Amino acid sequence: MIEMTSARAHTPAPEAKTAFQKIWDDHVVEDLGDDAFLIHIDRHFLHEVSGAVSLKEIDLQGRRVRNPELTFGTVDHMLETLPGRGMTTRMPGGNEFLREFSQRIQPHGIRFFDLKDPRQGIVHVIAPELGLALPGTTFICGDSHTCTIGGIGAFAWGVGSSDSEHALATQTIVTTKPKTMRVRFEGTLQPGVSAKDMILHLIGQYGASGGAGHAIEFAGQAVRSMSIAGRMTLCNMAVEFGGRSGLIAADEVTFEYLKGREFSPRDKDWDAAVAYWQSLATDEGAQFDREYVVDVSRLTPQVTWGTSPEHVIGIHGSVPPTDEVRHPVARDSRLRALDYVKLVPGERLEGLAITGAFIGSCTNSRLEDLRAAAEVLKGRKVAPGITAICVPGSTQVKHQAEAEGLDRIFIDAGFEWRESGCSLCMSGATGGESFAADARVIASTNRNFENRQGPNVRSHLASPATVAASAVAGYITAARQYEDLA
Ligand SMILES: CC(C)[C@H](C(=O)O)[C@@H](O)C(=O)O
Ligand code: SF4
Repeated sequence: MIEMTSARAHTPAPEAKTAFQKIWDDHVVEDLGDDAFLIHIDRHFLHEVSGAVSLKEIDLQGRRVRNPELTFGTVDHMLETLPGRGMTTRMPGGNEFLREFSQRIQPHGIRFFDLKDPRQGIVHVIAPELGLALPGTTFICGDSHTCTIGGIGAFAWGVGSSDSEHALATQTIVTTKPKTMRVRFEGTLQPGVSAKDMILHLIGQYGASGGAGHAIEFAGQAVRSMSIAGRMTLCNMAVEFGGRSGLIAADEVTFEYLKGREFSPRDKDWDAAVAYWQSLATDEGAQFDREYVVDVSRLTPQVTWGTSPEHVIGIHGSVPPTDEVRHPVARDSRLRALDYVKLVPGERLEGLAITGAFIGSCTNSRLEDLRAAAEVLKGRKVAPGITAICVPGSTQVKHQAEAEGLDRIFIDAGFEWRESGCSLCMSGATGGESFAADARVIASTNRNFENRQGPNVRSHLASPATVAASAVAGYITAARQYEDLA
């Protein structure tokens, strides 16, 4: 007895690990030294912009794709979203690009969700929807918003084309180990306030590089009680916070979401998978390099005023003064942003006239997002002169929304109801669809950069509910269910 006790006393306590650390440990093929690691990639997605570039390189080098069964492709960025579309784009020279991507992907035996496939959609929307993004996996795509997939409990991040080529050829990439951060969102959200408001607020508080290079875990009561759609929205903007990835440890909500999806494990495999996924939660006492706690119980709907997601305020607030910004470079960038958006410090966002409204993008185009917007739009009309457009994130989302009659609500309110894709989220480099020059737009997207949604277009980021409410009002305003409580 005594010996046993002493033996136990000498056994070191098992190391408390973060969810990220556990996934990382399970995927390191080799520690290459100098903070470089060879990591196995479980899922690799390609889209017609970055995927076309990587595939072309692989073909030119005469290599084959090592694991086509772990590689998937879709068309989302350039593809037109107007009803009745073909495999075409408005982007000059883009049709050739689309054709080439389709031609290159097929001979490699990569599963391709193309225009005619009912599973087509924005890569970050379809991967979880199809059960291809799973907890505990490493997931990459040549797209910065791949971090979205962390909402399902994967370690997911956007890579450059040389990493993507390396992964096509070897199913591994060489990468550094990110530092870790945990953001705990505590408290209960007010009605009309959502995941989008939480992440915009966080970025506003700590800046667009507040999470620079970190693997960020989102946790806390407000995250636990959130749907997978909300979790995806949170993780989607981890990159706008500077993070390498966002991650929410899988729980019952995740399992419920994944069960029965087309590519989810089944039967005995399902039980084994759930047991493994449960073991991946962050252990009590695990250490993070940085940790923030945000109380969301009094959070109001957030809207951006400038040209970075960090330029954000509560909807009842006013554009902040520039003299409080001490660093001259930061002050200059604020001044430039103000000049671009044609606003002055002290000006209130609420009541600011808009000319366009967009609901879509990998941030907020899932069924729950469309439902939240439809709830506001039901029985109402978009204000005269507003170009209002809704682009579901995937063909499946579109069909589900139509089965619920949401399309009628959007159309009756005066919204255009389109086919799925990235569409007006990013007009310049992608599909070429854009708002009219100089438009002032409220959008459920993730980037309010200069010219992102069209030439000289000023974009204000907000939640789908806020976008819908503003489209009806003709000026920036919060959704009514929130106003009723104010
Ligand atoms: C075109 C693509 C590579 C790009 C990205 O990396 O994110 C786009 O999706 C974006 O949102 O800016
Ligand atoms: S919807 Fe927008 S942010 Fe998302 S992948 Fe497409 S272009 Fe990028």
